[in-house]
Amino acid sequence: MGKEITLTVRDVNSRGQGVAVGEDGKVVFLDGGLPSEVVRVSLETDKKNYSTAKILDIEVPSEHRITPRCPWYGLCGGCQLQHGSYDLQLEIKAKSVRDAMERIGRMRVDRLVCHPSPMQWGYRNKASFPVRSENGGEIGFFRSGSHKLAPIDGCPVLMPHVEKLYVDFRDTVMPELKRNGVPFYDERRHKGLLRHMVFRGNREGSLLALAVVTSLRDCRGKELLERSLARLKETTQTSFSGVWNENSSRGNRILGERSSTIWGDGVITEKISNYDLSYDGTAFFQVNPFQAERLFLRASSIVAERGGAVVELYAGVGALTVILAKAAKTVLAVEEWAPAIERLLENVSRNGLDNVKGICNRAEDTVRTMVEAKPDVIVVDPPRGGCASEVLDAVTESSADMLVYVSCNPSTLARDGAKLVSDGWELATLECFDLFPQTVHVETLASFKRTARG
Ligand SMILES: C[S@@+](CC[C@H](N)C(=O)[O-])C[C@H]1O[C@@H](n2cnc3c(N)ncnc32)[C@H](O)[C@@H]1O
Repeated sequence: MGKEITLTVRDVNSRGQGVAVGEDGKVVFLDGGLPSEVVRVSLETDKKNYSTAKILDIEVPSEHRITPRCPWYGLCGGCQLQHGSYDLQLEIKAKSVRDAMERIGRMRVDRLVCHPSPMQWGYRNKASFPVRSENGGEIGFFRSGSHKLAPIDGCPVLMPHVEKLYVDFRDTVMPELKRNGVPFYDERRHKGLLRHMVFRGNREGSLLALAVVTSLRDCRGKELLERSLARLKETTQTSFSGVWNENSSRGNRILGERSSTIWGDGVITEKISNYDLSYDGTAFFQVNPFQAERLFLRASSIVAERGGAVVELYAGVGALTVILAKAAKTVLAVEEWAPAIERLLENVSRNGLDNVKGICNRAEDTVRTMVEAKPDVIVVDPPRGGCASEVLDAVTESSADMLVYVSCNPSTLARDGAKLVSDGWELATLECFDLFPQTVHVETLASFKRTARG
């Protein structure tokens, strides 16, 4: 046990840890502390620039401290803020975006709102559960910061029918697979067949189960797994697709490139602002459709102020594209994942839109086409790593005078924003949308206007 001291928590960092300052002036990170709380801690590690400590006692709790609803909170790594009220969660998220924009982006942010999610529980349409060979075969979530499984009985942020599918799979399919000797994945030895189950659903109750296996050639294992899964389907009174995905690689990437449908049409269809959007088991789709809809409508209303020709990079299956298509004269959508761009084109025509073109390529390999398209507005919604610098160079080289940036990572938004500002752009609007209640994650919508041409 380390030295015991009393600290006042000043802040919460981007990992959801409380931040305090120790007696030696060094920053101390504490799991579970909320701003203004006075806590008795035991110091655990002492690094050059920071220490970590464990909370022994909360001497003065925050007025925002609440009892976490989920019994597995803290055990599984999924949520980080369940011990804080929802108002405080929104405040923490807005502050984390403002801090990133000011510290990394060197941009001034006066006032920043974080729009609350219409649903704080039961909103999430997707969960990926690792399956491992330990203890004869287990399914669950990874424990916080490790690859050991937390055998959870449910997850209250999941849509209830998606949560039920996990529970049914664990209680009925797992025992049958064990009895039949289906090999579960052993991560250390990179052996075994079934390595992940991904469950997805829509707001109307449709379901999709995607089984990630190391090999699609293991006929016996596949047949046994298919039979057990089919029994699960028989008991489900809803539209339900089953899909294989093959991932033979080592490492943390969940999905491989090859998929095939076991039964059903292999897609989920979600309604976003009156548009029907289909996506397959492997494609990106925002996990909180209730709030994603609001984000997309707001992004599109910013684009509508300018209108004209839009280039949209990182377009996915076109959930934002179809809404942009109403606000713009034309949309050129770029997406690197082939199954996603196929869906995007289908989604566009199913919704009767004829002003959208799609390109299947990496954004950084499409920069010439993007400049030659002579856009008025560019919209980007990149993954956590943000935009490649050549993409930002092309934004500046292009004819666009407005850039709308949807971001799931405040640090890379701030980094990219700083580059844009030094290239002659200014931050015009900034707001946050809480798409991930109970977690530290936040979605940010920023728009930039050109102030000078080089
Ligand atoms: C955050 S998602 C946004 C998708 C879409 N806007 C939506 O909300 O449904 C990012 C998308 O970018 C795609 N992507 C990732 N890296 C890319 C790249 N270098 N070039 C083009 N697309 C990329 C991913 O496949 C994913 O569909």
